[in-house]
Amino acid sequence: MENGAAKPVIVAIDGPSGTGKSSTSKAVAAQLGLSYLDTGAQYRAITWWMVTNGIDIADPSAIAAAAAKPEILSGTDPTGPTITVDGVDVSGPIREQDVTSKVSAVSAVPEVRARITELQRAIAASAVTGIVVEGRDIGTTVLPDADLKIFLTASPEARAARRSGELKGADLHTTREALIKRDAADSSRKTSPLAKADDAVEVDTTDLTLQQVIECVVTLVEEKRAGK
Ligand SMILES: Nc1ncnc2c1ncn2[C@@H]1O[C@H](COP(=O)(O)OP(=O)(O)OP(=O)(O)O)[C@@H](O)[C@H]1O
Ligand SMILES: Nc1ccn([C@H]2C[C@H](O)[C@@H](COP(=O)(O)O)O2)c(=O)n1
Repeated sequence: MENGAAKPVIVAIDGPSGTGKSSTSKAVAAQLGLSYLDTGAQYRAITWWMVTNGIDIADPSAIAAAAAKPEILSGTDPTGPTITVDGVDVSGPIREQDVTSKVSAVSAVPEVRARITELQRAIAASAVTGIVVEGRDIGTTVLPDADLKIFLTASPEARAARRSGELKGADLHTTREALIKRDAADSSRKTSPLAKADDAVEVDTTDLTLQQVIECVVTLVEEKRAGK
């Protein structure tokens, strides 16, 4: 850049549920002074709006017809990310089971993906120092020219144990089955399914602590910035 400022760095982090995308992305962004975008929260927010407004989740054409209606705003400070729908803070309700069980169906609708993808690209383009964007299709579809693409994985057992811990001891088997079911739905949809980009670096987090994953990703970003 002309004034010597570093070029904004775009980092895409994808992977199945519970692999550590959000925790890792927030910490990496905070450490490196980058913005942070949780794209799952955006799909959850539009799902919350559909449920709240009585849209039939079993009817993709009804979802498609309403996809442009809610105004979804994401705050990208990694130390305090926010999400609102039509001015309402939905950061709590979008984590509830009712939304979690319906988000795969809503996010499979092409009109929903087109709308949310447009929002995501606009947010990434306006990030002054750069951004860490996490989701399922960031490296493959939303930001195919990202400077660095990471694909996080972990065994279903490790992911279920992490989630059960979060849900204050929820049954491990039920949690594991629910994760596997959501991953299958997200991976098998026609439009931009959960997938690893060909040029993504895969990091298996099964036997790594969160701190080790964060350090690994920070190192990869720094190497990329240094042109290695
Ligand atoms: N490497 C790790 N070791 C142990 N626990 C971890 C690790 N990474 C993340 N966790 C914990 O696992 C839980 C899920 O992590 P996180 O929400 O970051 O995953 P995610 O991939 O973003 O999930 P989702 O896609 O469902 O939102 C959190 O409680 C987090 O603290
Ligand atoms: N880029 C993305 C991000 C998320 N989704 C969908 C599929 C997930 O099951 C759901 C919730 O995501 P989470 O909060 O668990 O990360 O949102 C997607 O389709 N594309």
